[in-house]
Amino acid sequence: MVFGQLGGKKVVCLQGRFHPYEHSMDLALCTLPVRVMHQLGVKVMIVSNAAGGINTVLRHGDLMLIKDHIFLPGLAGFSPLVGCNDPRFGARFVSVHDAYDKQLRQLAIDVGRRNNMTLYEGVYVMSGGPQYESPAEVSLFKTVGADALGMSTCHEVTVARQCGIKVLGFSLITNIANLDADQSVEVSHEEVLDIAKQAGERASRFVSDIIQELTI
Ligand SMILES: O=P(O)(O)O[C@H]1O[C@H](CO)[C@@H](O)[C@H]1O
Ligand code: HPA
Repeated sequence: MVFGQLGGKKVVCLQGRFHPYEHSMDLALCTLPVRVMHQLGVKVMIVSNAAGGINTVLRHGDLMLIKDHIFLPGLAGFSPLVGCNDPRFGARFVSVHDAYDKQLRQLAIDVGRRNNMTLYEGVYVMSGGPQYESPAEVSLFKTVGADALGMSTCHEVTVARQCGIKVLGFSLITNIANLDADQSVEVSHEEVLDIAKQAGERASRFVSDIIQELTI
């Protein structure tokens, strides 16, 4: 965790995240930093990820605001909220009808527009990973309404919402997910890192501008 000030606000940044595939799908462990941030008094969490584009309008390097998510491991019982519930972090049963705050999304859209940025809005689906998805799996996700896919974020957002932290999320499209096994191309982590690196500065500026205008 890095503590500091940005745009006149106190911020804490995570220099990385714990992925469920790195920790035997122990989602409670992977979301510990979010609970720590709650205990520190954090009210807004801005989360980002690298993701494969499913919606055909998305291109390498695009930014997609997350409007909603499909938490696939969570639906299968791999939720950070299973087990004993500690009431310091919120209720046993949690509504995620407003996982990604509408007001914060509007603020991001306004900031993007002022900076002439093309900003898409869509649904993020989290798969368990670490294998990238087969074309048939990507087609399944497309059918159920996903626009981009990755292996993170949903468990963190679920815990944040349980704690009452408002969330803004965006995906950086680092690759185009394969939809057709006959025309598929290899997805590589090097490509993901490379595109993420190229977009780093633009994405950081965008986040700083949003933070500057936060009124929460
Ligand atoms: O979601 P983040 O952590 O940005 O990373 C994405 O990129 C990695 C795969 O290349 C996976 O960890 C996937 O989730
Ligand atoms: N699938 C899953 N996770 C990812 C991808 C992808 O295509 N790209 C970046 N993270």
